[in-house]
Parts: sequence; C-alpha cells; structure tokens
Amino acid sequence: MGFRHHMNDRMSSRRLKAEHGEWSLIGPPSGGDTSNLLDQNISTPYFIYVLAFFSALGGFLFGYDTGVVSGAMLPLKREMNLNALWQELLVSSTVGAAALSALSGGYLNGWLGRRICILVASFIFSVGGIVLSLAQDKVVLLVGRVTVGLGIGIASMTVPVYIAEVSPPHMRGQLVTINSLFITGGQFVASVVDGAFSYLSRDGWRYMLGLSIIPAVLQFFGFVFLPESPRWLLQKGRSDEAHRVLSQIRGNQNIDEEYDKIKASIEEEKEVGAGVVILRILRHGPTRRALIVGCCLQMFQQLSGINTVMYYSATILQMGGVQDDKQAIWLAAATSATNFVFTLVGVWLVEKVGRRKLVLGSLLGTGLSLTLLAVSFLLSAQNSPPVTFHPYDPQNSTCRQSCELCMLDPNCGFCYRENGTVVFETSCVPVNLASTDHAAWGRSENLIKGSDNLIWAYNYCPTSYSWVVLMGLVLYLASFAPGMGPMPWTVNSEIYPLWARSTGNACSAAANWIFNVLVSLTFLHVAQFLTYYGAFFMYTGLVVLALLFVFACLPETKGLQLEDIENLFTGQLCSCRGSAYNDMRHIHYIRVKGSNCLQSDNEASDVE
Ligand SMILES: O[C@H]1[C@H](O)[C@@H](O)[C@H](O)[C@@H](O)[C@H]1O
Repeated sequence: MGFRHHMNDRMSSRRLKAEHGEWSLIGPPSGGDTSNLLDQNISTPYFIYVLAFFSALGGFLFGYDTGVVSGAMLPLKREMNLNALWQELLVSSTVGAAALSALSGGYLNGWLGRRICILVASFIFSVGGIVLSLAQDKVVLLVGRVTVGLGIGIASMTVPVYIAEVSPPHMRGQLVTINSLFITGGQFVASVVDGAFSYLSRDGWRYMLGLSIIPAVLQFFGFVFLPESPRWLLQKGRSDEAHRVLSQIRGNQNIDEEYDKIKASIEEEKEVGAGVVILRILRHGPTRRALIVGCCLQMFQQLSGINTVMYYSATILQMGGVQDDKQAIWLAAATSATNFVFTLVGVWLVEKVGRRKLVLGSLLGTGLSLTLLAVSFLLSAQNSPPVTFHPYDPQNSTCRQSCELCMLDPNCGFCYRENGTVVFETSCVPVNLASTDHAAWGRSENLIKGSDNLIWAYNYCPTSYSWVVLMGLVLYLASFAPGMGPMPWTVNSEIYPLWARSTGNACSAAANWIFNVLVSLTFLHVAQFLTYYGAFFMYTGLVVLALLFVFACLPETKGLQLEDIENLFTGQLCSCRGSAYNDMRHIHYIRVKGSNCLQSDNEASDVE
C-alpha cells in the first residue's frame, strides 16, 4: 500500500503516524470493525466512560426538569389554584432562565473552567429541587423553577464542551451524543414519575419536582473527584496539570501529538488578537461562520417543533381524539420513551455515518412525518362533526360553530353524546373559566365523566383519525431523535477553536433556549390562527428550510481532532459541506470548488 506523503501538508505528520500504527488520535474508520487495526496497548481507558456518565447527569437533569412540569401541572393546578397565566409562568420561566444562564455560562466556563461550572450547575439543581419540593405557595414555586432553569442553562452548554474536550476523536461524537441520550432519558423518567405520582390525592407534585435532587447530588459528589478539561488547563497555562490529566484519560496512548496540537491552537489565539471574545469571534471569519452554523442548527432544532410535541403531546393526542386524561398522560410517557429509544439509534449511528448524513436523514423523516400529522389534522377538521343541538344560552356566547372551530376557540368546548362510533346531540358551549374540565353551564356543567354517554371535549374533537395522529407522532420522534435531537449539541461542542468554544456554545445554547420559548409559547396561538393542520404545515416548511441549510452548510466533523475542525470553516460560508472524513488510513478533504477552506484537499485523496 503506497502512501504518498506531502510534507507541506498540515496533515501529513498525522498520516505518517497513522502508518506507524498510532491511531489513537485519529480514530477508527467509518463503520467497520477496528479491533484488528488498533494497537491493543492503546485502547481507551474506561475512565472516559466514568467522566461521560457523571457529566451527562447534567443532561439528565436538563431533560427531567423540562419534562416533569407538564405532568406536575395537573395536580398543581388543583392544589395551588393556578390560573392560565401562572401555569405559563411556571413552564416558561425555567426555559427563559436557562437562556440567560446559558449565555452567562460562556463567561463562567472560560473563567472558572468546565469542572467548576458543572459543580455549580449541580449545586443549583439541588437547591432548586429542595425549594420546589418544599414550596408553600406559587411564588416560591416560581423561584424554584427559575433556579432549576439557571442550572439547566449552565449544564446545557458546559457538559457537551467538557465531554468533547476529554474524549478521543473517534469516540467524541458518541460520547457527546450520550449526553443527549440522558436528556431524553430524563424526559422519559420524568413522564413515568408524573404518571406514577398522579395517583396520589395530595402533594404528588412535591415528589415529581423534588426527585431531581438525587441525580444532582450524585453529580456534585462525582465531580468533586473528577478532573478539569486538559484543554482548559493548558489555556490557563497550567501545563503540568494538563499533561497529567491527558495521560490519565488517554491511558497508554501517545499523547504528545494531541498535547502539541492543543498548545499550537492556543498560540493561534494570539493571532486573532485580544478583546471581548464575542467580538473576536465576529471579526474572525472561520469562527464567525462556525457560529452561524452552530446557532442555526440549534434554531432549526427548535423550529422543527420538537417541544410542541414533547410539552403538548398529551394535548395533541387529545386533539387527535384520545379522550381520557390518564390515558393521555401515559401516552405522553410513551412519546418520551420513543424519543429516548430513538436517541439510542443516534448514539449508535453517529460514528458510523457521521453527523451530516444523520442530520439530513433525520430532517427528511421529520418533514415527512410533520406532513402526515398535518394531513391527519386536516382530515379530522374536514370531517369534524357539526353542531346539531342549540341549548338555551343564558350568556348569549359566541360558541356556536362546528367542533373544529369550537375546539380552536379557547373559550368554548364541545359537548356530545356517543353511541359506538356515532356522535349525536352535539353542542358548543363556553368553558368554565375556573376549570376546563367542565362547561360554564348546561348539561356538561356538572359532568361526571362518561355518565349518560355525555362527553365534554375541551381541546379536541371526536374523530376516527386518532391512530394516524399517533402514527405521525411516533414517526416524527423516530426521525427527529437520532439526528436533529442530539446533533446540534454534538456539532456545537466540536466546531469552535478552544478560545471561542465556551462563548460559541453559550451563544448557540442560548439560541436553542430562546427558540424553545418562542415555539412553545406560540404553539397554541399559532394553532388558533392557522388551525392545527396549518401549524403542522408551517413546521414542515421550516424543516424544508433546515434541510436546505444543512445540505449547503454543515461540514462533516467525524473523526477529526478538535484542533483540526476549525479548518473546515476557513472558506466561504457553506463552502465546506460534507468535506472531511477520516477513513483510518488518512483524512480526506473534499472541498467545494473554489473555496480555500482546506489546506490539503487533493493530496489527501490520492492514496492507494
Ligand atoms: O436535544 C434535546 C432533545 O431533543 C429534547 O427532547 C428536547 O426537548 C430539547 O429541546 C432538545 O434540545
């Protein structure tokens, strides 16, 4: 096998090392079995899994605390007498606080280091959990929700950075994606805890909200004993410590090249000049382009509508015709289980097919399933039962339309009798403002569920299309979870040079949280204006935009050492799509014609 070496090629020394069997810094080939190619002496120590596990507990808490609130809201509404405004406040205050703290987390990360930030986040999570579980009134609840939000923000931007910085290149994608697996795992556990404690007649919400203390304390004590990122240590001039930690996490592998590369990239920082990091990022072409790609990926993740599905799955299923409250809660648990299981597929695929293909495939499936959801809502709307029964209306209300329009008006609900699949004696009447479980007056005012075949439908219409909605939801999650769920976090942890990494991740995580609030706060209003099928068609359109953006702009980062990845952004924006891949023997760069984003494109592919 004749390698042609190109000594002026920045990569050639790495290739040379590869020839001599030093694969540790380069990573395994895409897909196949690497065991016969790897030197037995340089296997990665298990310690890296311990680091990834304790860090990813931050992801678990992120998932748990964002997921638990929808189920906790049902008993909270009852016991604390919460009106719609307070319910919205308790949900969105956490996400808003997360956006702010993710932004400030960039500064804290650079200043205090990744390890201290993770310790601070787990401490904040523990305090938030204690405040929530002991809360006596809604103001204290709000304080608790803001507190956990602050923890979530810091954890969401620090954990992927830390894992990426301690991982060897060939495992980095997988280990960072494990953090996303823990996010969806946290959401799943939260939905099961919600389901289980919803049977308690009082104080169930205290357990739901308080149980997060356990993983938070576990993470705190774990991190007291775990090391700082060697990259951050080197940046701070603590070279001996950095060398020691790197040897500790790489075991018997040769760390010289990795160590030198990190040092070289710190030297490069000086070329960029001094000043406020975000301004330096914006002035420096490659990092500016990386920031645009990173933030847009996070924005598109949220614009694909994942959190309308996660936060409103019970409502969506009800709109699709699932009538029973408890059934809806457990179906929502099944939704988050699907999200979790399919994130596992992402963990499995990320080092095999790479980030780019995973995201493209995921967006394609997400778009198709959103179309299916939209079509099923359209069919339900077109077949929505008309109003046939007009009781005397003491308030002269406006609730007098078909079920579809009745459902879209938050002031009205649909009341009907059912015999098998036949719906009859249908009316649309105002909802009781204190509890949406009842009508304000008339035959559904004091409704005992199921009595006399009478059904009060707030937020949904009787339809025979619920199974299509259910199928659409499952397909949506199966497509979203392996790619668009985890990859924005994974890619962001890799694409910035060391000096810009904390700030870049802070900005992109904040973009994620800001669009999260935006989409989830507007969903019900958007549905009211555009109808449900209109809303889902709109998300489909946004996914098509995302697909075009990713196709044009997202380069492949699989297998590259962190310090090499910035080279992918040295050309014009979007000129390096799909450009680098590593097939174990050498790194290929295929650049889009005319760009200068790579230093070694042609040479890299003429290897035989
Ligand atoms: O990657 C995660 C994951 O997909 C979650 O299910 C979702 O709730 C978050 O918003 C997202 O950032």
